[in-house]
This record gives sequence, structure tokens and C-alpha cells, in this order.
Amino acid sequence: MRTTPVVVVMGVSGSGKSTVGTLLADRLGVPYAEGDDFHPPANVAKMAAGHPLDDEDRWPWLRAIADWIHAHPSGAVVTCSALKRGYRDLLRRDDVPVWFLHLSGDPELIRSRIAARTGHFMPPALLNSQYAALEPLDADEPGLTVDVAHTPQDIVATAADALQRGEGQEGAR
Ligand SMILES: Nc1ncnc2c1ncn2[C@@H]1O[C@H](COP(=O)(O)OP(=O)(O)OP(=O)(O)O)[C@@H](O)[C@H]1O
Ligand SMILES: O=C(O)[C@H](O)[C@@H](O)[C@H](O)[C@H](O)CO
Repeated sequence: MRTTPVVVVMGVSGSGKSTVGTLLADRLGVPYAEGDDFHPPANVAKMAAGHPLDDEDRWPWLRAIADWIHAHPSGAVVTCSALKRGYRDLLRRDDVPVWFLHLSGDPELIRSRIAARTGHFMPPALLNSQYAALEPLDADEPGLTVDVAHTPQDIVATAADALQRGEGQEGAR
């Protein structure tokens, strides 16, 4: 690969973005950012109260993540649900290559993981709305889709291998 991309670990709530993202950043030796930290407090309060975000809620948050991405032209990992194509278009800019790792999986598996998780603001009831909004990677979007039934370690190894071989640079697999 000629240039190290910024990897955006995407997927519905509870798909494992933070778990996989921190491990992948360690493995690649690049900076890491947690996408939830870019939410304005009003967004977190809205989700915690059981209401899904809408596009208007998400644009300022996505712009803040896009700014972080483009402050890291030498490569980085950031988590962001990036559920819709239009959101990913906003995160992609010409100056820094952006590569999406979509953590995809069976809703019941992810629901059970959210139910077992403690200390997180996102209520399990919002998972259906996350799937309703989700638009998987299109064929022309650089990135890779992996099944979250695999262990975080296996997912990180698969992603790191694909990045090293330059796979998915032209479009999603
Ligand atoms: N591949 C995996 N196998 C088993 N458990 C996993 C896997 N990935 C994540 N988990 C567990 O599932 C739960 C959700 O993971 P995590 O918090 O990383 O998801 P997330 O996508 O960052 O969530 P959110 O978007 O709601 O912040 C955690 O308890 C985590 O330990
Ligand atoms: O786009 C969205 O609806 C939000 O980003 C959510 O996905 C949460 O931030 C997150 O994933 C926490 O659970």
C-alpha cells in the first residue's frame, strides 16, 4: 500500500466498533479516536432518553469526525457508526484516503452483546432504528465488511492483512 489510510470502524450500536478499533489502532501503531466523544451533549442525551438521532443531529457530529480524520493524514483509526452512504461521503475527502471497516452481524447476536454490556448510554431499544438506517458499503466504497461472529482478534488480523495487501482500496469487498 502506498499511503496508510484513516480507518473508520463502522456499524450499528454494539457491533464492536470500540473493541475492534482500539485493538486495530494498537496493531497498526496509529492514533485512535472514539467517535462517540465527538457527539454534542444534546445528542447523547437524546439517545440516552431512547430517541434515535436524525440527520440534522448527525451532521455536526460527522463534520467534527471528518475534521479529525483530515488532521491525521499519516493514518489513524476512528469509530463512527457511519450508517448511511451520505454520511460516509461526508467523511471522505480527497486529501486523505479513508477506508471503512464495516462490522456487520446478526441483530440477535448484537442485541445479546448490548444486553450484557454495562455502563453505556445507548439503550438496546434503539438497535432496530440503527438497522433501519443502515446502508451497507456500496461496491465503489474503499473498505471491507466482516462478520462480528468472529473474535475481535480475528477481525483485527483480517483487517490488518487486507490493509497490508492494499485490498479494498478501490472498492468494498
Ligand atoms: N467480536 C466480538 N465478539 C464478542 N464480543 C464482542 C465482540 N465485539 C464486541 N464485543 C462485545 O460487545 C459489546 C459491544 O461492543 P462495543 O462497545 O465495542 O461496540 P460499539 O459498536 O463500540 O458500541 P456503541 O456504538 O454502542 O458504542 C461489548 O461488551 C464488547 O465487549
Ligand atoms: O449514528 C448514530 O445513531 C449514533 O452514532 C450511534 O450509533 C451512537 O453514537 C453509537 O454507536 C453509540 O452506541
